[in-house]
Amino acid sequence: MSKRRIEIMDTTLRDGEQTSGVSFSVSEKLTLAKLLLNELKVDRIEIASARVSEGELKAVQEITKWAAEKEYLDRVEILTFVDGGVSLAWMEKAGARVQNLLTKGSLNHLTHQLKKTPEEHFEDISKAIEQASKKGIKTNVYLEDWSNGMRNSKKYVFQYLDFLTQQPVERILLPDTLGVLTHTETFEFISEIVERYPNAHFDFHGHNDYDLGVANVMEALKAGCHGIHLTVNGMGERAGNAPMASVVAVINDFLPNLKIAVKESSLYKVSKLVSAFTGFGIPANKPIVGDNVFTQTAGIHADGDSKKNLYFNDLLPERFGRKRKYALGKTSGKANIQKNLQELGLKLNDDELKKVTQRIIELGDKKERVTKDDLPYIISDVLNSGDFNQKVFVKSYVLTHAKGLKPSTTVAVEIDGELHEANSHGDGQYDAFMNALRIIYKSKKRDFPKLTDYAVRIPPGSNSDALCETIISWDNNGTEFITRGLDSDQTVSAIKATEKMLNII
Ligand SMILES: CC(=O)SCCNC(=O)CCNC(=O)[C@H](O)C(C)(C)COP(=O)(O)OP(=O)(O)OC[C@H]1O[C@@H](n2cnc3c(N)ncnc32)[C@H](O)[C@@H]1OP(=O)(O)O
Repeated sequence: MSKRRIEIMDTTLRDGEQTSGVSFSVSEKLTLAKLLLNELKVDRIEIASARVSEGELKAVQEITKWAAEKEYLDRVEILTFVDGGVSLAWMEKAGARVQNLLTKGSLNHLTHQLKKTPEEHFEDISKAIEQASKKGIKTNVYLEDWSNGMRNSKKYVFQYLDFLTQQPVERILLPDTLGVLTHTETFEFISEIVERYPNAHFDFHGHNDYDLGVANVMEALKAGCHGIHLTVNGMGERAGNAPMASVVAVINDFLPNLKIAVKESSLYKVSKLVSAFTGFGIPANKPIVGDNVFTQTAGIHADGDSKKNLYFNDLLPERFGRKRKYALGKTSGKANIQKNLQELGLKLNDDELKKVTQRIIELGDKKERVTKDDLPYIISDVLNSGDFNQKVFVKSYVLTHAKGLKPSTTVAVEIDGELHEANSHGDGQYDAFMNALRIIYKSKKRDFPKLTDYAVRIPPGSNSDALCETIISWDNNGTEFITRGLDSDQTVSAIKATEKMLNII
């Protein structure tokens, strides 16, 4: 059976820009327009509302200039108003050739906003279409508030559609302007319309106020609509529009009789760029494009993936130019660690793996986020912790820092099985800790090395804020050496480095 081709119209640059606080610059609009048509391969883009601003006019001029060279002008659309030709004059100046005329799809909006009768409105629309066509501009028509119109003034909607389907319009655009439809209603309303006007082209435009944007688009397609309007990352006014990435995956995986031109592998890239341009972060759990959606966190899941990809579904990350990850944290088992080690080309024996797993679980318990890039540092720290042959243990300490008082500490250290305790002050907490240690070592008439350098850093390559590394240089009667400590807490990492030093001297 041949598949039905669905048109995808991206309205990130028009409806998406109606996200509160979002405004694209001219060059951002041009970059995205090129990416959407050339790389993501959507069929059409709606790039602006007419009349908006000088900046918007400039952006549209840049896009239409480029689109004309590529012969894409019929794929670039402008939302226009029924305003006696003002929008059309703006469009002409902008070099655009397709208008999406905003008309009233509910009697409520028509009566209370435009304050016109249906007959007057149809007359104005007919003129707007005729004027456009004289200028070589093609017309699609939005029935604003159509979904409420179907609920509350169905007679008007069909009176209007009877008129509109006789007009020279390319497409009729059915918006759920306020995102109020349920999926069942969407199916019923679109089915009724498509059956009644089999020769017209209908687009569905879904909003996400009840988080039903994707479900409603799916039902509109099942009911036979010919095109859908989407935005990257679901940008748009209020709760936004139906999101591009999710809808594309739903069509490809659940609607086998339909086909679209959009390239799945470009979805992530476009999503990231839109997020960067708008400063509108992508929630980590947003399907397809969120940071976490291809990350297995539970040890059991990582184990199942190693056995027969038991925890995979059809949403394979590679489809979208992404990779599966295995999180490191308190719910990790050794399987998660193994997966990360494989990626880093590292191998550990069973005992080492157990120690590293334990350390990661401890960090997770402290609510720290550990990444793959932290692993080499954790491994080096755990495996070189000197717990074999360890003679000196920092058993406990209290560090205080209070405004107006010198930092102070009490330290208990076990040296060769004997416990020693000391109190001291210092310029900082670590300085106080070191002074207390010096007191203990002096009382035992033991040498205590000179600290010659002290550096703290986030381990290079580590993208998380889970770990901090302290590197301390020591001079023990002319013998110089370095020790390192790793912990999520800066002072604790310095104390760990110091404990290593105490076991070396
Ligand atoms: C589906 C959607 O999301 S619709 C979104 C459409 N896009 C936008 O509104 C963004 C761009 N809009 C704008 O820049 C401005 O609103 C403009 C330039 C269009 C108009 O600006 P203003 O003249 O200042 O009017 P304002 O913003 O208050 O809009 C209200 C006017 O639009 C009229 N209006 C509402 N719908 C339409 C329509 N489909 N066609 C023509 N006029 C309309 C209202 O009746 C009202 O007119 P009135 O002042 O004579 O009562």
